Amino acid sequence: SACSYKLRNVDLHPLWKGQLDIPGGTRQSPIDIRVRDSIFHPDLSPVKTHYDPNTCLHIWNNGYAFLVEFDDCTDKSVVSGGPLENPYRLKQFHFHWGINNDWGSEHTVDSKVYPAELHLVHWNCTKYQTFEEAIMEENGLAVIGIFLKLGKHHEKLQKLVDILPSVRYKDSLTEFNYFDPSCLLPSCSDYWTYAGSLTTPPLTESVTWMIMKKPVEVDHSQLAVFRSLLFSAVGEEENYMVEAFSEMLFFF
Ligand SMILES: CCCSc1c(F)c(F)c(S(=O)(=O)NC)c(F)c1F
Ligand SMILES: [Zn+2]
Repeated sequence: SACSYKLRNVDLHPLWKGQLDIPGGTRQSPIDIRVRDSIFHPDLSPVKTHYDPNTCLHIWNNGYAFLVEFDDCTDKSVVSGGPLENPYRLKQFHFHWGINNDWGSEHTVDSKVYPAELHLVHWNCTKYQTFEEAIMEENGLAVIGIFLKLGKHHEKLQKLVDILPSVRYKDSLTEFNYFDPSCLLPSCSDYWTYAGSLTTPPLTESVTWMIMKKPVEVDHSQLAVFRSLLFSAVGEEENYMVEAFSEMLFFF
């Protein structure tokens, strides 16, 4: 059965201090999920994803990480159920990883860090007209977070890993069609949910988080390919993307 746990009294992540302070940020992500503080809500239904593999468009190295982007002009790829009042359209997914396997995930579970975390980013197409608008608004985004842990080779992820070398450089983009990201979901549908924010600028408090309790397994070689990408563009001094989004701090 799908158990879903609503978090309360969660520790607030220290706000990013930089040029961009979020005035009075009260629901900043990421957080440490303290399992003993989570409350089981029997009325929360399972999170339901329906993704059409034909909506997958391309992969893009934006100089901070790589994003797999989807056609969000229709409701063909959506998440619904759980804490959500209506369906949210899939816009993109991306990963957060670290310089080595000892760290990388944004969220932690009882202070345990995972080597990477996958974010499936969806926007509230009932309340807002565009993704760009939804990012800035209450209940604008719904993000499914999935922890990656080291273990067996992930067959389905390999299709993505194999094409990453074609987006080695910043601002490179390559077609990536017919991919259904539900193949990256864990077998167990238990999840935690809380009201939070983007974990990268603009850090807006517009995200309903649904973090899957069970991690998925990937092997060393697959994570190593993530770190082989470059923050730098063609012709620039090679700067390995050993840690996703780490360069974005300096951008803001
Ligand atoms: C200006 C946003 C560009 S799209 C984006 C992103 F690139 C990202 F990294 C995160 S995140 O906070 O890191 N993970 C949920 C988001 F939520 C996003 F919407
Ligand atoms: Zn993310």
